[in-house]
Amino acid sequence: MILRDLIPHLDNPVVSGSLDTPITGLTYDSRKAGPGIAFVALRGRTADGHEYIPTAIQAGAAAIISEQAPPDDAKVPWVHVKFTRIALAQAAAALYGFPAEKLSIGAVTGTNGKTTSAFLLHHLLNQGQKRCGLLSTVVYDLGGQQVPSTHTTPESLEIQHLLSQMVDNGCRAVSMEASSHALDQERMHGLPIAAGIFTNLTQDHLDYHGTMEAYYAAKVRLFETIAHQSKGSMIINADDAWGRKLITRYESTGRVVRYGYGVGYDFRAVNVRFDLTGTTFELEAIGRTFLVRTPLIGDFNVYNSLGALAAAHAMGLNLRETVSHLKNAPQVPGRLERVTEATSKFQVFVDYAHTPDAIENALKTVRALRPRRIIIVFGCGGGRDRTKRPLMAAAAEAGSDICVLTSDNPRQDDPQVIIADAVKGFARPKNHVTIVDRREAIKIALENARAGDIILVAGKGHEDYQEIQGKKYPFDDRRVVRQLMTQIHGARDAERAEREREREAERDQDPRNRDAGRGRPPFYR
Ligand SMILES: CC(=O)N[C@H]1[C@@H](OP(=O)(O)OP(=O)(O)OC[C@H]2O[C@@H](n3ccc(=O)[nH]c3=O)[C@H](O)[C@@H]2O)O[C@H](CO)[C@@H](O)[C@@H]1O[C@H](C)C(=O)N[C@@H](C)C(=O)N[C@H](CCC(=O)O)C(=O)O
Ligand SMILES: Nc1ncnc2c1ncn2[C@@H]1O[C@H](COP(=O)(O)OP(=O)(O)OP(=O)(O)O)[C@@H](O)[C@H]1O
Ligand SMILES: N[C@H](CCC[C@H](N)C(=O)O)C(=O)O
Ligand SMILES: [Mg+2]
Repeated sequence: MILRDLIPHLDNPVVSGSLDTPITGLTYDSRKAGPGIAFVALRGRTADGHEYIPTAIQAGAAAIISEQAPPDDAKVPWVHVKFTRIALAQAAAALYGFPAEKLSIGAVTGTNGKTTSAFLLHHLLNQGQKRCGLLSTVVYDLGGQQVPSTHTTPESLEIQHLLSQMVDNGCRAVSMEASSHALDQERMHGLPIAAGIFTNLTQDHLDYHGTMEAYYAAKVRLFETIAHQSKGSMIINADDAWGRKLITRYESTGRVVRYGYGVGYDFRAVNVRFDLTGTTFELEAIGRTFLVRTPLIGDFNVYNSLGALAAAHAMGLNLRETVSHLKNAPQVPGRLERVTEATSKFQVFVDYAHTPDAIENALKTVRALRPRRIIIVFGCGGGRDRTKRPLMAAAAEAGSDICVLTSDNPRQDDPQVIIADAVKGFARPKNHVTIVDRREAIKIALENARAGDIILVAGKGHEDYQEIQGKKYPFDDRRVVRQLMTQIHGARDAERAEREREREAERDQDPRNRDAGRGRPPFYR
């Protein structure tokens, strides 16, 4: 491709230099600039790409796309535009041959449930004979070929490249998460959206957006895109207060599909029942009732299922068949993933809850399984929204019997400071255990679990690392739980250990032993 081929796709470009310059690629990182590559200068939070233009030129960049006019002595072709993030998306689409035009796109936004809903939609579309790609926090699926995920929603340049690989692999659809960061940074600019799902909005990412209103405004952009298209459905959780606001804003388009539990919604769940093995409910939609069965458990997964079903229907699939495909839905890695056997004396779940609302919901779900006690192991991320920390602790305390507060990804923050922030949210801090080392925290929970208990290890879900001071150490909650279970109980001795704990519990009930545990947190008794 030559520069001339890119120009018509950009908004009001002012070009200087030769239009016949060959362009083989694009980059927004000067460190990746080189011959044939056009460097796009982005204004970031910590740096301004414009300051790296000289470095890019020195590295041999073929052209510059910038929000600044070229200097008089510019040595390379220069494209001056108003917004380089939009120009990057437009140029990348052109470079990769407009792959989005060959795909039907389902996009999920909201604070919680994006990954789960996107996985479900991906599964339903694949089963419904539309080979489907997936862009998610957990993995990118290019149509059978899986690659590691770098972002929930990558930069536009990467999106367009990934979509083009999906097209090459025969995909006709894609299910993707739309993070608020991505929407705010125009990473999805120009993508035609067949169905947009809004799951919910609760506190997160205030470090980035500042206020809930600004956070909401970022989410709205997905639906504004759909409103400006000639078609496309807006699948909105009508039980969520922010969702209702969104519905009011767009109901005049006639393209809103409301989902949830409320009477009269377009996709409504009734008679919900679930146990350790899955959930059953009746779906009322398109004037009919369908019996839905899914291996996913919990109220919030009913919402995720409703959103995915409504989107799949909006994207042209037969609803009856689609409903039947939900019963083979995959386990979403690290989302209420049961690590223990169904027959185990106590259950351990690993979950990605890392917001106050997600913790509350995950705990409600496991509470409904009627455990004897719930022990939650959780921490709060460093370098992110600090105000959510005490709220996470409050939600953990309210929904569990014992909290083991530990580290999540401390990143650059001091783990003790993170824990101190969180502890402020506990009403009864003395009832809980705080321990910086996450492995030790999980160990304490496992050592103290008794028959009938549920342990919820929250926050890191599918993550296979722990980030401390800029370094990622291997750490996978699911592996750690399995290793420790074997270590503590021994695979075959697990049963005997259980019985011993039972006897201990009985001994503790004995009034003669009442004082034995005095002065220690109730957890250790
Ligand atoms: C907060 C945020 O979203 N940051 C994103 C943003 O970075 P930034 O604005 O800080 O960029 P910067 O470091 O200031 O640099 C500005 C520009 O200068 C360039 N540069 C910089 C240095 C240099 O030597 N040469 C050079 O050219 C950079 O490549 C960049 O283009 O723009 C970058 C380029 O597009 C992104 O990679 C980066 O994502 C960072 C890695 C990140 O961690 N983002 C997270 C918070 C994120 O996006 N998360 C959401 C999920 C959230 C959720 O819903 O849970 C996601 O979609 O993954
Ligand atoms: N619909 C929902 N409503 C509320 N909580 C949910 C919902 N779905 C999942 N959760 C909870 O939130 C956690 C994260 O779920 P999921 O990964 O699907 O969300 P996400 O929006 O993709 O999160 P992230 O933005 O961090 O990638 C789950 O582990 C679960 O505890
Ligand atoms: N996408 C989320 C992931 C958080 C996961 C949690 N384990 C943490 O590190 O806080 C974020 O960037 O806020
Ligand atoms: Mg996600």
